[in-house]
Amino acid sequence: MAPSPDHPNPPAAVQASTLPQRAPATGSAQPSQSQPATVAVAVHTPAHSALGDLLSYTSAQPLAPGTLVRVPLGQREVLGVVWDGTPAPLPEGMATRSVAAVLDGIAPLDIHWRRLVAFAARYYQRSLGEIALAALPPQLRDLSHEQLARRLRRPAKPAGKGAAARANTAPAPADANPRAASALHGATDHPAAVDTVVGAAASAASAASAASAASAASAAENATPLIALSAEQQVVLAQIGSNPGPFLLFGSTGSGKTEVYLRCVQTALEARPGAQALVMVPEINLTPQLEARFTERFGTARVVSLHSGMTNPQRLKSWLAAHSGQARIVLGTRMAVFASMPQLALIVVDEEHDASYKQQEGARYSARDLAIWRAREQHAKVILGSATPSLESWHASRPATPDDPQGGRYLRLHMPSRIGAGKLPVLRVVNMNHQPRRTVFSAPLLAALQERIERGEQCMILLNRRGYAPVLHCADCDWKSDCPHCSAHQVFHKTDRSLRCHHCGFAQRVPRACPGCGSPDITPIGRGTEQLEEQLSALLADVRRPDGAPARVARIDADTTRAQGALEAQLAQVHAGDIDVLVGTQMIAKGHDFRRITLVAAVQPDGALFSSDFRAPERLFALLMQASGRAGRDADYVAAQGSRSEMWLQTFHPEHAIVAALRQHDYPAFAAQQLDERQGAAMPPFAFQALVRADARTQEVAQGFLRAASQAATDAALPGLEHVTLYPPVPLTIQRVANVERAQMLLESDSRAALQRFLAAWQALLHHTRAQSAHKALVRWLVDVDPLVI
Ligand SMILES: Nc1ncnc2c1ncn2[C@@H]1O[C@H](COP(=O)(O)OP(=O)(O)OP(=O)(O)O)[C@@H](O)[C@H]1O
Ligand SMILES: [Zn+2]
Repeated sequence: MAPSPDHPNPPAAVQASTLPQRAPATGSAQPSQSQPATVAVAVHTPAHSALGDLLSYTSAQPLAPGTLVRVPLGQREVLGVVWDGTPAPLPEGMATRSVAAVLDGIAPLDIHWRRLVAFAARYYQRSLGEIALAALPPQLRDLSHEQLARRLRRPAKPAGKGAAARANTAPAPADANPRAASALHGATDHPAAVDTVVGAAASAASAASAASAASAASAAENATPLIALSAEQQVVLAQIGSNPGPFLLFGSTGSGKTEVYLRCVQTALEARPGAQALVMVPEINLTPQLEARFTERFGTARVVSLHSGMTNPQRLKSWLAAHSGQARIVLGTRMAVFASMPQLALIVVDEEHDASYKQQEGARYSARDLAIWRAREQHAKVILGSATPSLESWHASRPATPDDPQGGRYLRLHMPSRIGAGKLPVLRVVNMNHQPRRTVFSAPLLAALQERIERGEQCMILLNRRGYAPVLHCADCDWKSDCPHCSAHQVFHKTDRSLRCHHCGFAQRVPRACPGCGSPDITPIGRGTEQLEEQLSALLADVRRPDGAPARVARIDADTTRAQGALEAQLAQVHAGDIDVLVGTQMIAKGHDFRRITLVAAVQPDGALFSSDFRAPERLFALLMQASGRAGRDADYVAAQGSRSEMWLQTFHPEHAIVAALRQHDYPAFAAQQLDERQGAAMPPFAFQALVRADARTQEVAQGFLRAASQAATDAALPGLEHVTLYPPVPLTIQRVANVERAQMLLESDSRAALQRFLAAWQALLHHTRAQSAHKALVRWLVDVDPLVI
């Protein structure tokens, strides 16, 4: 079995060649003080430089692996991480330069972090330096060491955003330390370690043990009375307690998975002094509520966030708190999988099926898969949770049988019931073939909405397309609002009268007349959330809430939430009951614990039913299940209302298998059927895939590069090739974006090991091919291992 993110080999076998079995203890195996030591430093060299990314530097003092340093690279000075092992000798005539500064206010990154980075680099076919440097907070990289020292000295400003602001109310040790400036200094200035800053950071262990002494006490005295667990929660917690995992927590929407995570975190923190837990969530918009639950339970001082919505100073602060051990819990998005957490004891991946765990640019890693790997390597427990697991995780958690010893890699845990004996929403299907043409809201759906509003209940309308209409069209000459730079339409946004391309961002004012023929008869075709909001407001204009006020319709999508804090404010309005009908994209469909929504409607889900992507049904099913899961979450409320929660589906294909599975709330049946199909077609998880993407000004150039690289692989009879199928290059579905033509080539194998062997050997040939003059015009190429979108 090949090392894979979700199926690690035993630790000994997974180490990168650059890593020794054990990090040498500082000083011991190093050259004596009198001679400058040579150290290997991981740096991010310009795209795949020929030098490799472990470079030699000299240092006046021996430096432990994991030490952060600043080193000269070309004309610049950059951040680097001292790495294990010896670097390749420099080309003849190049002198070894010396380390410019040692950031010895920050404890070295430990062997676990370095192994994770090395593994991710190898598995996802990226350079070590790129992954290592990308995994660190931007300010560590971008600030000079003087700037950084100043930054560490200055107390961070209170954050603007609610959630982040809460996390920041606990001062990090750095804030209180008057000697912060000494954290960073030129390596030659102060050869010996000094007291530092970043917290007690130099001695993560001491900080951690201090914290843990306080923690056992504070966990007990924490004022929040714990809620009584449901029977299913108790069973699941007992299973997690007595098994090593990894676990797949398959729990219905509203079954109380968050409470299970909270208890597991608590158990993990109490089990070992200084222990830390990493809790990952898909998107920033899910974190405010979850973060509130964690800080309420564990106190703001011990919980930090890590996600791209934070400012760089906030990120640095959270990162340092996790690295030093002061923060015991890190709540974050996919980037958090690389957080330095020396005492990591538990990883939770909430909504593990969510596509946002896969990075879609640069190093295309899966944070979920790396979490499994990391947990195994660092002897931490790992829990993946979802009401609609990915088919990969579902398959990995099938029970082991004598015929199928590969089964049971994950332990599947069930929580089928909603908290408080709440019922999952009843499915109501409107057959749109029987509705008048161009119906947006069918009469029965409108009547249901009205009834709910009049009872004071809330409703949610899901349409996964923002803007007013996906295209403008001229009835006279057939002109369409095509993006001049992409093979896509520009979307009509009525609010600001603009045409905007959702791929390249190109925006224009809406023309008064057709640019093709001058006809004034240009009309929007199809609809987006803006239009739904407008139409629904008009249709419900006369409907009154119980308090006599007119019904209020609001919209949440990427357009309404651009401003800092906008999303929190809008969600707060929904939670407060100020909104009666919420219209939105997938942003509103997942994770939120709405208490008074009793009806959810997907008005136009058909588009995804017949997509060419083999994962489209899985994604649609998950989206609709998750959306329906926002309804009827408070069983007592629904009962008191004498109501019952409903999920409405307006579809032209009421007979579709997805509709039947939704009606039964039967994820296992849906998954079984999908897995059957996948097995028959030898698709993941029964096969392993990688993509090579090439971008150029023309398809010819892009595809030419892929063909040449493929030919080179065949000619060289690369290892693993006999188990790998290389498909011919094809244009991407959206072929041109921002005037760049995109092509890709699919690789498939029934053996992950063979595919990995092949990809590793192929790297050099891809670089070589790229360097040939025939492919000068290529803009870029990249490899995507375990791609999510094909
Ligand atoms: N044992 C319990 N007793 C009472 N209420 C509970 C209990 N456990 C959880 N809850 C409450 O039930 C609601 C639903 O729980 P939670 O948000 O964790 O659901 P979930 O399983 O994560 O659902 P989803 O998959 O939809 O996000 C929350 O309001 C939570 O506070
Ligand atoms: Zn465009």
